[in-house]
Amino acid sequence: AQPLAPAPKAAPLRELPWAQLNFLHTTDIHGWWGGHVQEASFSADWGDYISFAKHLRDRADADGSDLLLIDTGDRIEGNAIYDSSKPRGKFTYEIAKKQNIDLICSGNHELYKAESADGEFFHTVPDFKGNYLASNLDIINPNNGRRQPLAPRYKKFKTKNQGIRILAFGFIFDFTGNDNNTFVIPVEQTVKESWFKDALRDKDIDLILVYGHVDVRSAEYALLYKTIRSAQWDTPIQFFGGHSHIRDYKIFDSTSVALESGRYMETIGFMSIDGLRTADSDKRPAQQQKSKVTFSRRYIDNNLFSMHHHTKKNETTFPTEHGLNVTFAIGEARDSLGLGERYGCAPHDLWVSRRPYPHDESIFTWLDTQVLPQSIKPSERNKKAIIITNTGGIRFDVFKGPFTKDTKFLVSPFTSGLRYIKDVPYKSASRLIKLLNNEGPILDMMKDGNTYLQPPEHVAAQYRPDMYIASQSQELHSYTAQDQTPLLGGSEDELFPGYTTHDDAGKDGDDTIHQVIPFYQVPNCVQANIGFNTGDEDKPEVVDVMYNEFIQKWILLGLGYLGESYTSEDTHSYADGKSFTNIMTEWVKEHWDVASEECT
Ligand SMILES: Nc1ccn([C@@H]2O[C@H](COP(=O)(O)O)[C@@H](O)[C@H]2O)c(=O)n1
Repeated sequence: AQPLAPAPKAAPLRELPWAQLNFLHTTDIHGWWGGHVQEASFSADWGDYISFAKHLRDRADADGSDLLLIDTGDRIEGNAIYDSSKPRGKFTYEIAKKQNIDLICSGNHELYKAESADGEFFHTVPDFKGNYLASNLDIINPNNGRRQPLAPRYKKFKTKNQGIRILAFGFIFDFTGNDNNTFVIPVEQTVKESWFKDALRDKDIDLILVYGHVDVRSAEYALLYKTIRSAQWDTPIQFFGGHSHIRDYKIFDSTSVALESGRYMETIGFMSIDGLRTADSDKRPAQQQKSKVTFSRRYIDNNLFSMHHHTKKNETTFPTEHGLNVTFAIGEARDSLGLGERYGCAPHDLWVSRRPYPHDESIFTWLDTQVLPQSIKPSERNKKAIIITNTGGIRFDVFKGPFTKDTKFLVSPFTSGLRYIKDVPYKSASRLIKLLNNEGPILDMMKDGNTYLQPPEHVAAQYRPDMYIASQSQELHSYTAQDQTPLLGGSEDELFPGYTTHDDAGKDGDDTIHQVIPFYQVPNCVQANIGFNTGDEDKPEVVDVMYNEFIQKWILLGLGYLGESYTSEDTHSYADGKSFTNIMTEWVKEHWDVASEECT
């Protein structure tokens, strides 16, 4: 763990259901290689994960089982290690490749910008040669300008100890927000391609493995399941998903399941399968496929308490030399970026989802009542404006105490600035937010294009209403991330807050037994008014409509629906393109005294 990270707390744990074939799964790491330096539950780093995987590989080698490591993309954007380095990604590729990942693929964040897609081409694909698959993703080769698959479409291989014959595919969901140097081939088209159909004709397969940056409950995985099942009626199919930032497990049928393992290095997903046939089954009758294939899952809280327990190691015997070197390299990268630099001191916690919106402790209420109105100056001629920003641009909570360079990028990693359209009739501008937030044509188009404006876990929750219901019945707890105090062996009240996942297999998936964390709905977008109040008698005739540039398409479409026809030609950059991230940080410097009591 990183030197500043809090020590993990002891808590009641469920065991790993170790079996014939075992998997460790990470997804949506978003640059959190250093783990969470403010949260004890997730305080292990990539170096610890390397040691953890090594011990479990040794266990597999010792008992003749197998272990495979999988990562399903979105390794970049979301943490200062990636976003504040110059060039962005300077440390990321070096850190990632230190882990021995058996199967890896791209997420959508690798594709938003041409240079990060090129980063996959020049770094991640060669670093994980033979293990990176791109079943539905092409890139323009930067060396010759020609379109080609980013990596092989699929592979067939045999596991080291059991000789299980696996056919693997690596997908990305039907993403449409990529830059023009990559091409995401819709899954519906991919399943009709001859290479895919040919691959599925192979009958000497013990397991089909579909991993991808794809929500496990998506239409894309439903279609893949249906297509594969109709070609291979009884071969077990294991899916690994990503993108929606939640822990989830879906059961398709008695021999096909899907695991999704959260976000931000909070979760190491563990999956195991027993009873698989192997290449040697015929030669070794004792190894023949058992009558029943069984699947088990566990979501491991990413901290050393869990890791020591699951490997039966301790503080002295757990860290490997390789793991320690990586921990050290991450620390050096963090130091070289000056991530401890303090910009201010947060007077209290501000939450993305743990408080309703609006609420004094909602990060969005902070934005629309303080940061935006106190920072933004509309164009000189017209001193009135509305500003709209999407909630998905805010990626993490602010904890009471120091607001550092680290915090800045955890909360707002993206480079988008603000843009504006001058003199929009107020009667239309004032109706825009409803169109962006409520049922209607814009929301339908977002769904069709697989592009959303909310934080990903909220998009996921729309299809899993129990995520809200389960937690909203809980009363609000007044705790902070730093003062989680576990009391072992007792009732729910004595546990400390954390993940309490409810998936298709029940409520026993999490390795650590926790108290429920509240999870409240947030809208797609929030709005601040500049120079007037919504309740004012005299409404302005016209206002500047200002917005985060990431949502420009939706602002123009929305205004179009409201009878105001504008194109990108009518839009202007605010403050020479200053990023929202910097606007927020300047506010913090000005309003949250760095020397205040909370930080001493
Ligand atoms: N420049 C960006 C990129 C993304 N977003 C928001 O993130 C959401 C997607 O996040 P994933 O980690 O699931 O890919 C997207 O829906 C946007 O809300 C953004 O605001 N700016």
